[in-house]
Amino acid sequence: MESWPPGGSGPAEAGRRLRDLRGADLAASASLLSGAGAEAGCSAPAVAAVLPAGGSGERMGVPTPKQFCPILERPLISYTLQALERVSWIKDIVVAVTGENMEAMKCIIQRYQHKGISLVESGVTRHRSIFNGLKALAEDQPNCRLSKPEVVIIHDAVRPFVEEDVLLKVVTAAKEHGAAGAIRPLVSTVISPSVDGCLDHSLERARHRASEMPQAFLFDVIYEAYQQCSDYDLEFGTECLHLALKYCHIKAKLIEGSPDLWKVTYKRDLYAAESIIKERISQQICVVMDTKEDEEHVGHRLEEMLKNELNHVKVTSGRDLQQIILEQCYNFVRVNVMTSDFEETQKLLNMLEESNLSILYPVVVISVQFLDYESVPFGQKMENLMQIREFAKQVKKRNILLYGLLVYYPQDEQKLQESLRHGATIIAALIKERNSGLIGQLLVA
Ligand SMILES: Nc1ccn([C@@H]2O[C@H](COP(=O)(O)OP(=O)(O)OP(=O)(O)O)[C@@H](O)[C@H]2O)c(=O)n1
Ligand SMILES: O=C(CO)[C@H](O)[C@H](O)COP(=O)(O)O
Repeated sequence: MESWPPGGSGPAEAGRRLRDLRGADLAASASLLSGAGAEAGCSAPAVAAVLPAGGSGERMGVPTPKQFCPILERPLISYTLQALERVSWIKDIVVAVTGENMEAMKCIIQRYQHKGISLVESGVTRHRSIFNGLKALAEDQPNCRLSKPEVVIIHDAVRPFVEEDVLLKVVTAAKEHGAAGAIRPLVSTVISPSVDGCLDHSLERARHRASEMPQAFLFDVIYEAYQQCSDYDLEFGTECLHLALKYCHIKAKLIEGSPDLWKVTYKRDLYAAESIIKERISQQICVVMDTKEDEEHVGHRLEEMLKNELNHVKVTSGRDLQQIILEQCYNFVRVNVMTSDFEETQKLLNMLEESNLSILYPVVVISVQFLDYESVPFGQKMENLMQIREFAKQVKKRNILLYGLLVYYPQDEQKLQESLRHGATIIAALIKERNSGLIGQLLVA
C-alpha cells in the first residue's frame, strides 16, 4: 500500500493539528485521514455539496444574476445542478441563494425536477454564502433533514460542466489530504503592478496555476476554517483552499482539471456555454423511416448520406424508439416516403411528449418529405404540409422544435444525389443550431 507522500504532512501530524483545533470531532477526522493514508480509496465517505449561488454577476453586465441567465431557455444553475445530481454518491446538495431569488430557485427545482436540493440564504460575499451552506450541513442545526457529511464539495453554481471523474478525484484526495481543488494552467501571465501603475514584478507562468472549482474538504476542516475566519477574509477572500491552509494548516492536494471547468463570468461565456451544450446534444441522430425493406429506397439513401456527411455523429435507425429515447437522443429525423401527411410524425411527437425527454434540452424533430411531382399533385401535397406550422407551435410549448424538409426527388441520378446531400446539410444545420425562429418552416433541398 502506498505510504504517505514524502515531504507531505503525515496522517499523525494532520491528526495532531486537527485535535488542536476542535477536540473530539476533529480527532475523528484525523483517524479518517489515517485510514485514508493506510487504505486510500477503500472506504466511501458520505459526501455533500455546497453551491454558492448568491452573487449578482456584475461582470456579466446584465440585470439577471448570471446563475439565472437562460441557456437554451433553461437557467444556467439548472445545468450545474444536473451535473451534480447525476453523481449517485453525492447525498445532499445545498444551494445558497439570496432571499430575493429564493422563490425563483424553488420554481427552477420544481420545473426541471431536481432532486435532493436544499436551499439556504446566501451572504453578502461568496465566502459568507459558502459558510451559510456549511452551517446547514453541520449537525447542530435544529429541524434540519441534512446530516453532516465526511467530505463536502464546494462548487460554483456558474460552472456547469463539472464531470464525475474530477469530482471523484477531488473527493478522494480530500479524504486523504484534508482538502483538494481543481487547477488549470494559466492562460495569461500574472503580473504585480506597483502603486504608480508600473510593472513591479511578473510571475513565472509555468510555475503557477489557476485555481478552479470543484474543491473538496473534510467537512470538519473547512467548517473549522470558516468558524475561525476573520471578517477581513470573509469579506475579501476568494479562495477556500487558502482558508483551509491558513486556519487549519491543511495543504490542499491540487488536481489537474479539464478546460470546461471555467467559470461563466462574462457575456461571452454564456455564448461559449451554449455552444458546448448544443454540441453535446447533437452527437446522436435517430432516423425513423416509414419503409423497412427496400435498402435502395430514397429514404435509406438519405440516411446513408447523413452517415457520410456527419461522420462525427452517431446516426441510428429508429427501430427501437423507446430505447433510443431512454438513451437520451435529442434529434430525430422522420422520413416519410410513403405518405405526404404528418400522421407518422405526429406519432413520434406524441411519444416524445410522453417521455418528458424535452424537460432538460430542446428536442429537434425534422419531418422529411420527398418532392416527387409525378406521384401526388404538388398543390395537394403543399396543402397537407402547411399543417406543420400549427403542429410546430403546439409542440414548441413542450420544448420540441419541429421543422419540415422537402427533398427534391428528380429522375436524374446526379441531381438526386445533390438533393440528398443538400438535405443532409440542412438537417445537420437545424440540429446544430436549434433555432426556434425556424420552427414550422418547410425548407427545400
Ligand atoms: N455574495 C455572493 C457572491 C457570489 N456568490 C457565488 O459565487 C460563485 C462565484 O462567484 P463570482 O463568479 O464572483 O459571482 P458573482 O459575484 O455573481 O460575479 P461578479 O463578481 O461578476 O459580480 C457564483 O456562483 C456566485 O453566485 C455567492 O454565492 N454569494
Ligand atoms: O476562482 C475560484 C477558486 O479560487 C472561485 O471559484 C471563486 O469564484 C473566485 O472568487 P470570485 O467570486 O471573486 O470570482
